[in-house]
Amino acid sequence: MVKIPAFVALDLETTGLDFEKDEIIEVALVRFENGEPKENLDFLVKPSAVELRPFIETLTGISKADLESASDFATIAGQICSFVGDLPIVAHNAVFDSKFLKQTFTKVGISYDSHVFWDSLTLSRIAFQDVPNHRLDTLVQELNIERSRAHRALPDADACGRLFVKALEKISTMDPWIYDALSQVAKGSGYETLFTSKVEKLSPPKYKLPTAPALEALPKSKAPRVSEFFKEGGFISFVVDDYKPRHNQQDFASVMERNMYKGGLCVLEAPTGSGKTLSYLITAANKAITGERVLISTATRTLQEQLWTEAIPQIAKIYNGELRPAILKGRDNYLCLRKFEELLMHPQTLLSAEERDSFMALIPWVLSTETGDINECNSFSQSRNRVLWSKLSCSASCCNGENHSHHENCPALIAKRKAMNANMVLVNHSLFLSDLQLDFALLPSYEHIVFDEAHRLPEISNQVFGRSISFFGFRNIAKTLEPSKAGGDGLIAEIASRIPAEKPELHEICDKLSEALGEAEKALHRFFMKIGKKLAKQKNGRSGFTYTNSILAEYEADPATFLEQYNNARGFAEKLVAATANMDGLKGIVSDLDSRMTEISHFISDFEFVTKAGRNDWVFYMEEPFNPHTIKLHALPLHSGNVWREKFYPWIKSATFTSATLSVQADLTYFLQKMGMDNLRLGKQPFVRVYTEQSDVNERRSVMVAKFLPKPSAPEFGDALNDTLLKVLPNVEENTMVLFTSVATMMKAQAALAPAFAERNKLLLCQHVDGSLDGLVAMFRKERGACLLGCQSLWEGVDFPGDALKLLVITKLPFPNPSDPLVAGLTNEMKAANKNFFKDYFIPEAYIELRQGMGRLLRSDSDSGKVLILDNRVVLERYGKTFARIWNFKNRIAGSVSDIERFVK
Ligand SMILES: Nc1ncnc2c1ncn2[C@@H]1O[C@H](COP(=O)(O)OP(=O)(O)OP(=O)(O)O)[C@@H](O)[C@H]1O
Repeated sequence: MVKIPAFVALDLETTGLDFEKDEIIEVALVRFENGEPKENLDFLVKPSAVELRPFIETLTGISKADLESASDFATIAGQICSFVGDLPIVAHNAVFDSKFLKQTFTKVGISYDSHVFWDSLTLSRIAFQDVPNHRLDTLVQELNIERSRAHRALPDADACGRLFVKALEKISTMDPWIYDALSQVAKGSGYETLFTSKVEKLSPPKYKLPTAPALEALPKSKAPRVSEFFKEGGFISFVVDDYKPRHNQQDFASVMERNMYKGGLCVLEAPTGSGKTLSYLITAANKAITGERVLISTATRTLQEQLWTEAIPQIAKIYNGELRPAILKGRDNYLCLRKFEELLMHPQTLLSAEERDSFMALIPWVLSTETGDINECNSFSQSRNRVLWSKLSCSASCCNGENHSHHENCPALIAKRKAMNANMVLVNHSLFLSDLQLDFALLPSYEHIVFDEAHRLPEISNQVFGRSISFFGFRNIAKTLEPSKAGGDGLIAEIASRIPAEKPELHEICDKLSEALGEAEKALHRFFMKIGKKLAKQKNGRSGFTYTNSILAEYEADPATFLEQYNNARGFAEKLVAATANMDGLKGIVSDLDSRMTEISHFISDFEFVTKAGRNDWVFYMEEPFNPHTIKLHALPLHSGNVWREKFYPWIKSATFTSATLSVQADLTYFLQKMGMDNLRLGKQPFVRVYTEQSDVNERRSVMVAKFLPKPSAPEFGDALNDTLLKVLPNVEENTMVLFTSVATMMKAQAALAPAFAERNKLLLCQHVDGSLDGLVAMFRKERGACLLGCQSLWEGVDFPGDALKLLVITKLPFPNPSDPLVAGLTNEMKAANKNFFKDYFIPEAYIELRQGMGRLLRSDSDSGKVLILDNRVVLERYGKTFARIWNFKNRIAGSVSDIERFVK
């Protein structure tokens, strides 16, 4: 058993999250020796102004009166110092506690900056790779750690210490290579004294990854017609329990089968739970085994995973091995083994201190993964570690070389070869669209494609075809080459350190490259600052600001200097790559430099396009999220359907588009327009069909519309909404989800509701506040009587079957936001063409989105639930009828809060 060093576990309660403004109100310390808690110290701390938000008061149980009588930090600082002594401090998410503590010590004139902090979060990510998330609350439950009361400092500090011990014990039982690798990465960091392997030279990891399969011909077989599958006692009944033929499901499959045989486009709307996944998978599989490759594309990677692990294995059993499915994600989802080893061997130059913490969590995963797909690693968040992951992921230029040492077990190559040997390949819309944009360079060739959740295609097309630039877009690439002005680390420094001293001319090129990149970065910074400063004066709090090509000149923002400096840098990089590519010990790392320069050249191409703003059919806009440094310039096509029309429809043999929400009142025209499928020439027009619900959903879903609230456009709506939510929601005993159309409104509701939920000890979860979306969804599904507040992504794509969701609250009709530049661009275009943008654009969009939102409630024939709509325009405005048709006008009206209270009981 590992020897656990002595340490002090710490937890702080504070008045808020901002270490510069907020203050510590409780400090708890527990000294651990030999893995056991030995002694503790717990102080309430009187802040300079005793103002406690009710939420903090309820969460922590600390009252204003408690604090009034407490000592201030200056009085207790000495006791803290002597209790801790030289022992390392352990905290969960230690960055937070260490910043607060160091700042507070500084205020009382004590320097605490060099004290060593260890993070139980970092250790838990290394040790426990299978837990749903790494929040202290979750870990306490998952690992059966005793804790008397959550969100008080002393029990939390104690739990954090016990977690830390458990994590260390677990690490000591893992493959010894992991400990050696952790020691290697920890050298020179605070963890150096924790991971103390004596191994001089770390051996390369022993991967479980297979070698890439050789290419094989696809089987050519013949399948019976789909009617044989879907009939009473047909093949499906062998794999689906309680299979019962459904007329619409059979029709869906037959229509699709005909379309695949004949060739062409086909758009089929079928309700949620009607069995369309089964229909299209069987029809697609029947075609696939004849030797014509079929792609299945889903809206998100999560849905892709769901099909891959559930529906596809289920139907594959019918085909006796002839159906060869494969899953493929974008190349940047896969780990590059060579880059991983490079960073592992040189963490001090190639990784920042924070990156090293996150990198450690990857070490056990790298040994166990059989796919190298980062999405399977629960201990690593790609979105929180964008720059680090860009240093580790496969990219077009890094993995091509056959002489690359890991060529045969490169995860991206394995995934691609498997896809090439498969007759059914599961992709996602983003990957499909990137392939389309790159003229089919990414995916294996295919004859047929099925798009599930096809209603998401217009929006995802815009994201993929759109182009964006920001200072940090450049900086994040450049800093992997040249991280700091002081120099000494980064790829260029690493290359320089491996070039022999007798080649001074190459050292000089390295210096010049660093310098030119630095100059380019400065010029780009000046460019964005010029825009940012002007923009701050003009935009008056608007979230997006459209511009034309003359505006940059007006702002005196000149793109030319940046481009000149970039060209200098590119020249030096090319010289360096040419001179060093074949030198011993440099090959891999020089190809990384090359691939970074390729990424920069993509940035330059976007930069030129976006700053020129030269297309009338695109909208160009600026976004300044926080301050001038973070300004972004975007370009979005107004009609991404044109790309589909030009690049895709003419050559595809068959494409099926399906979803539960494509139509507006059973009419698919709006979807066809957006996808560029209207006005296709005769013979090329899509076959369309809308299937209706077979059972009456209105029998299982009751709807109430509140008439008494102010209209959403009225200034008093926000307060009235929160007031109603506060009166109703804390008393609801079943799971409730509240959908908002703006993050700001949702946050206000969260602040209003939190104390009442905390008081009743009920779970309130809020998107953007309480962790990752996946974590929120998982927690909400498990709990009963909980309330989930969400916007954007929670309107669609999440499943809450049965009791997981019983009451759905729609706060506002989900109309497009008129200040969104794309919406404004389309609106202006329609106005100029004398079209009714409200009727032809706003209403269809809101109608589809509302159906999506309501679709969260009933996920199967046996589901039932209630929908509460707090937007009275549904009953007061003429257009409200369009929306009320969704529930066939079968709604009750609430004239007061008490009507709602009776409804939700
Ligand atoms: N005819 C059937 N008889 C019995 N069960 C079925 C039938 N068709 C599908 N199912 C089952 O019903 C569930 C939902 O089916 P499926 O996922 O195909 O529906 P869907 O329309 O794609 O739903 P969603 O819109 O939620 O994706 C699955 O568990 C499936 O196995």
